[in-house]
Amino acid sequence: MAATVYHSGGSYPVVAGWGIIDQLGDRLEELGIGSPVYIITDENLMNRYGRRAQRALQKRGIAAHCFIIPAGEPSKTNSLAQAIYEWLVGLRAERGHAILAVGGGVVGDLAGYVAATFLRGVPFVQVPTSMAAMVDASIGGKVAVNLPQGKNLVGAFYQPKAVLADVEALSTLGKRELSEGWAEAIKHGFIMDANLVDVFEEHAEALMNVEPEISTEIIRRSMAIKAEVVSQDERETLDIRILLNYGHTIGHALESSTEYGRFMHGEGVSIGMMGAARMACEMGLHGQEIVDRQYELLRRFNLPTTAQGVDVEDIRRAMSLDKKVSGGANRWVMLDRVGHATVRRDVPVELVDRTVREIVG
Ligand SMILES: NC(=O)c1ccc[n+]([C@@H]2O[C@H](COP(=O)([O-])OP(=O)(O)OC[C@H]3O[C@@H](n4cnc5c(N)ncnc54)[C@H](O)[C@@H]3O)[C@@H](O)[C@H]2O)c1
Ligand SMILES: O=C(O)C(=O)C[C@@H](O)[C@H](O)[C@H](O)COP(=O)(O)O
Ligand SMILES: [Zn+2]
Repeated sequence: MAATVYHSGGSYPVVAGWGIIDQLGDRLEELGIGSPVYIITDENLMNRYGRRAQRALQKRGIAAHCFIIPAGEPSKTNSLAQAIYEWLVGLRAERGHAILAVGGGVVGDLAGYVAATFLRGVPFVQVPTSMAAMVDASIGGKVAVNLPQGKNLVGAFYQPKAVLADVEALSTLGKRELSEGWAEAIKHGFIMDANLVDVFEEHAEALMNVEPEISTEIIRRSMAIKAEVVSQDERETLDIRILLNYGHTIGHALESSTEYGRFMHGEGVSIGMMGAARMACEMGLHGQEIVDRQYELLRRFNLPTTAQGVDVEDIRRAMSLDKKVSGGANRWVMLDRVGHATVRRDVPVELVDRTVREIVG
């Protein structure tokens, strides 16, 4: 087991290992989850992992129905949630039946949102298949859909019964998807664990090739960081969980201002981390060497650090709708050293404007 999340309603295991999808029948039995279950997956993953999950469950007498969504961020909508509700009603789904999210963060956020709201809440289990979902999205119970105006603007805190990550699934993940997933784990290093940044620098190539031993170790470390933060501040009320939003103010704004079609989530976060680091440096929170170090590492993982051509007004508008806005002002997560972050409410608007202009070229 990589970690345990403790929350207001209990606790759950976060597991990362090889071949877990084929063991799902046993794992659900251990969790006391019976037949039937409802698998939500996407079109890229149904044949690879959805069916394997279904077979593993059937071996233990658990019937599994599957709903397949189109792959990608544009699927995180209320209208797709509605389609899933109607499918569940058609199957006479009950409060005791579980939903299984088999996929990346999009599947996890959407399926979790449906689980949180259908019949006012049914059990759900996260079976993350992408790097972003394993190291971050599947853990912590932030479930949501997007609005055209902004990312994750409608959602809930709703914890899964377990996170069961099959690291073997990463062997089929594309290079771009891998990089943007590692961006979230690199973020965990910069905000909370300086040694993790060292490890990323030392083993960048091995991690980009998903070499099993080192990758599994880093995934588990990243999972443990996320689980610890969520356990301390489940609902982001204590200035602790908010630190996980490093890079997300600009990142989310870039995603929504480009209709969720140009940047993958981790790419937006990468650009946003660079924006936040440059502003922190100008404000004297840290030196230029941290900006440069973060830049070098993100580039080694083929991550973008600028967003040429995006409309500044669109970004500004999207940032004004960020969930961290309080009393009309944004709260920014910034580093004060490698491995440590802080929340700032005093970032000058002119500095934000100038930085955004530099980012879009
Ligand atoms: N709830 C949270 O705490 C949290 C944290 C981080 C990210 N997120 C959300 O997660 C989403 C990003 O997640 P993502 O990057 O996984 O996106 P995604 O779910 O769109 O997956 C990216 C692509 O990879 C494919 N894929 C996934 N696993 C695969 C595999 N094993 N083999 C081959 N292809 C595979 C998917 O089909 C998709 O095309 C965003 O919506 C983001 O906001 C949420
Ligand atoms: O779990 C969290 O808390 C995070 O902020 C993790 C982020 O990586 C993730 O993208 C999350 O979905 C963003 O949350 P939001 O509250 O900004 O929508
Ligand atoms: Zn994120």
